[in-house]
Amino acid sequence: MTVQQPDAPALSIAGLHKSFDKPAVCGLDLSVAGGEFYALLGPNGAGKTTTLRMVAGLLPPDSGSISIYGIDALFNAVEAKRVVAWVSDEPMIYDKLSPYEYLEFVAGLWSVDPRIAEARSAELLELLGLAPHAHERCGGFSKGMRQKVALAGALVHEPRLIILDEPLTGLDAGSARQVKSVLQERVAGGVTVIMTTHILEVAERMARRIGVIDRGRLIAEGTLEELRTRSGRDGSNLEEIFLDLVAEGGQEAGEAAA
Ligand SMILES: Nc1ncnc2c1ncn2[C@@H]1O[C@H](COP(=O)(O)OP(=O)(O)OP(=O)(O)O)[C@@H](O)[C@H]1O
Repeated sequence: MTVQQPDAPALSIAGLHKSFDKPAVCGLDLSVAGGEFYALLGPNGAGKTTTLRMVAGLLPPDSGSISIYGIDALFNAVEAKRVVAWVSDEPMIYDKLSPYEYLEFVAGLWSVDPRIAEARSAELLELLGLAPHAHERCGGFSKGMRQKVALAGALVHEPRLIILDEPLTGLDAGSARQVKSVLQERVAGGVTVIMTTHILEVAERMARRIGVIDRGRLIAEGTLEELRTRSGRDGSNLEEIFLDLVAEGGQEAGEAAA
């Protein structure tokens, strides 16, 4: 059994490759420190979801390494999964269960003490505005409510690294605020959050560091200020910087291919 290394990065990826019919992730290196709020941006098809699915242990890489708090996630997948939560943009929950029953079920899978699980579930359902629906079947829920149930389920075993794929898409303003504040609260408590988003204002406001992926490679990374400096666009917003970076990457790829 590998012992978690307290000083190790929350996530360390080196030389990660994954191809389907064509390359999706091409030699990606990425490091995220413990307690960081990290936003992973990139145009459609850039390789964000593929990368995060490999980190969550749902997809085997072709090559490369993934380490989570010092645990080799490819060789100790079960141990790595204990500290990670994965929240997909297409939540899978059980329609026949209520949110309360679903959280009880997930907590049981992680062997969380039932009394602790009950207290955590009650807190999460309250924070996410689901308390009034705690005993209704999820089958009748809207997409936004289902997303929040999935998030609550992902957090019930108190993971140290939370990975979310487009967590705010489709949420109304109130639900988006609830999700953001649950995530910010976790980060304030030392948990690491990595999320993809196409909502650049969210990345701009919430993330301590931002990584931009294009064509399966990390093309830029840093705080908003660092990205501004790198792009030579003082005072620009993230949208302008992002579009510049991606256009620049596209031009370089075109030149390399010529
Ligand atoms: N299961 C799969 N089979 C075949 N190709 C895939 C599969 N999953 C992803 N791809 C391809 O890999 C590339 C990267 O896809 P990925 O979903 O990782 O991008 P993304 O950055 O998350 O995009 P988006 O912002 O649109 O969600 C795309 O060309 C996509 O078509």
